[in-house]
Amino acid sequence: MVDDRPGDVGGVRVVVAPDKFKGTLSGPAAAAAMAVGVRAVLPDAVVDEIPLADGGEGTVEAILATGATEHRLTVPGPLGDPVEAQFAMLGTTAVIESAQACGLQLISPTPRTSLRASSAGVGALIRAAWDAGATSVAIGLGGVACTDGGTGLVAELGARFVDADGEVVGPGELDRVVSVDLTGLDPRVTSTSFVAATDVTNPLLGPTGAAAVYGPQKGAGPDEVALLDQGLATVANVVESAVDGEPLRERPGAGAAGGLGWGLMALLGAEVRPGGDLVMDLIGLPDALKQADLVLTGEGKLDAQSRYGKGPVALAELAATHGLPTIAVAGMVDPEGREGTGFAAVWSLVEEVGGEAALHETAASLTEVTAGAVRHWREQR
Ligand SMILES: O=C(O)[C@H](O)CO
Repeated sequence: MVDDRPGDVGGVRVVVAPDKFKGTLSGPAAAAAMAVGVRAVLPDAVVDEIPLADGGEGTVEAILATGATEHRLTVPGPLGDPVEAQFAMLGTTAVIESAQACGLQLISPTPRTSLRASSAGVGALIRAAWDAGATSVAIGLGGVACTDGGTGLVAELGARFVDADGEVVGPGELDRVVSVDLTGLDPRVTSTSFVAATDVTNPLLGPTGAAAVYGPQKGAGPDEVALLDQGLATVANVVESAVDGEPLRERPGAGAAGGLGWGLMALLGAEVRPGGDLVMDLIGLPDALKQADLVLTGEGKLDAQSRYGKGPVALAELAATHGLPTIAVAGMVDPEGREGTGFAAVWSLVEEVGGEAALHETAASLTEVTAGAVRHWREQR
């Protein structure tokens, strides 16, 4: 929630923009807890609560916190069973989270599920977004159960991936694909601009690709990893020769969300952006920073992973371009989450109040540590 008062009331304007504290606080709840801490020390400050996300879980929630319209529907889950999913409409832009339709959290991963899981539900969300009037669709990638290169999604929109006998081929057997028929593709694809918000920079194939790096967390053993990688390579060869475009398999982010990054680029013409940057634009952070004096952010854990395109680090980089200091308050902080991340100061709940309170009284702890961080900042000014 952005405070409507002008920034000069009480002298200080603070942007409070945390990501979720996974497992304990949503982004909006974390922002509310931090804002209480800020007001305890700076009672006259104007405080803008703008929860962050990085394109993964919590992205739709962060967009909804800006006043976007929520849409809920049932879509095919990763293994075809129905799952409830939501998307947000911000004007004519729809924001979708792939993990809501085909997330790893929706199943118990096994070698079999690693082969069978499909991104079809993301296609169903795109269709619903069109029906709601979307002309641009932003898709948050990451945390999915499938490694199907987006074939399930595109098939849901009318494409057909077929084998030598003309039979339709699904996930787990993509190495049999010999051609792709795009004649049935929903015509709204061509009038829509797609953006894929990626959580990682991996290419599609090979030892640093979607199957090798993220297959094991989805239940794949070495045999499944090899089969999935082979399937993705086959589809990439077929599609890239059929659509006669530039090979996209090496592009950073092609391997995000089981190759959904590649599928969105190659088949739907999507632009790929780091998730943190895209979400910051959508929630209006660049404008909010123009009037701010201080930025506060946070998330459950700051570590080496926080560096790529992730909310708080991306925010600190953006704030620095406005000459603003960013203070991070995280549940836990690894040394890599401190060094070279661009924060003016980093505070850890576990270090300040202990592990028990950090885990079981996260909101109160976050308020207390935020107040301490702001007091320290005020004394240093
Ligand atoms: O979903 C996945 O495959 C990983 O989060 C990488 O994007």
